[in-house]
Amino acid sequence: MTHTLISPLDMHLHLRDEAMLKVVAPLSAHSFVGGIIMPNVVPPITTIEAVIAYKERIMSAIGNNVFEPLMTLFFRSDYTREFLEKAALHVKALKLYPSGITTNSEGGVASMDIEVLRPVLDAMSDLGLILCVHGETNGFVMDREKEFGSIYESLASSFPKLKIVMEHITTKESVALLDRYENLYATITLHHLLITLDDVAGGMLQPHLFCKPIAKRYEDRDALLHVSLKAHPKVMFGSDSAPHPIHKKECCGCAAGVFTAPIALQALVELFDKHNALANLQAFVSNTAQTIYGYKAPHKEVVLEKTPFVVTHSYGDVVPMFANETLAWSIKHVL
Ligand SMILES: NC(=O)N[C@@H](CC(=O)O)C(=O)O
Ligand SMILES: [Zn+2]
Ligand SMILES: [Zn+2]
Repeated sequence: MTHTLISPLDMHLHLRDEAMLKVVAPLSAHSFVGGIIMPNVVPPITTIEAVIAYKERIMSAIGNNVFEPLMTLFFRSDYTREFLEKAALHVKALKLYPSGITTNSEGGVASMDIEVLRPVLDAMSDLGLILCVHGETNGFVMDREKEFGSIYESLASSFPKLKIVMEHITTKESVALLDRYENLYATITLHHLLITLDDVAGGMLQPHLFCKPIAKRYEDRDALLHVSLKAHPKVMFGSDSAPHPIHKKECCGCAAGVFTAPIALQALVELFDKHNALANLQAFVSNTAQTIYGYKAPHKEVVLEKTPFVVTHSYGDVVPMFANETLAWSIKHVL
């Protein structure tokens, strides 16, 4: 049995830089045709020169694969309209991080005060730039995303023409917001469709499943599954594949991030097949994102086959999700 996906896109992807970039970029570029590249490298991507240079480093890391990196800028509230007009030629979106809330977000916004953000958000809205948001407060870890809901609501109603992507949503409350505001969209990761907090910390602690936002409750996972499996027109696949070297994961003070790039499509096909929803996977991994972003992806065919895929223990010094386990589907070939 085979299943073909046309031009899969990863709408939330961390490719990092330097040696790590060289290891992980070819893995995404093999199975995906493009992706939204997160700007939280060190230092974060805040200038047009940095966007262009980072894109070039990505292009030289991907080898012969057909892959289009869709670049983003790290949101700052002091960008000028003139700067954003120029930036709009090079980036699709700006990524907003509340300061200090996740990996490499120290330079993020210190306050979510709408009036402070207004000049940049007005300009983005006029220019058709998309706002991608890591939506967590600094409250209790299980409530951070839910608490951020009211901020999503005021952003959505204050800037009705601005497309806002709630990145890597993990709660049923975030799912409910999708149908309440026309301009709210979401990415959903593979791991949040599969795991709950039980898998991270219910037994022996699993550092390779530790990420921000932390995996939540069963009812949250069910809500995410419901909209993904039915290809809700406002949800897109974004892996949030976030590689960290093994010594930063298997240690005291584990970094947040799950590395899924090399196993994502295989595991997604298995999941959608299990739920008799394979027909909707194409929309979830490509078509919906192209519509939301107003983007025409290059052509790539990824043929998956229902034969066992033994996941390797590590790629370079990064351990993937499902390391040493066997998935039901493998990638047969890419055209
Ligand atoms: N998701 C994570 O746990 N980590 C991401 C950052 C992010 O997407 O919040 C990373 O860059 O490592
Ligand atoms: Zn994030
Ligand atoms: Zn991320």
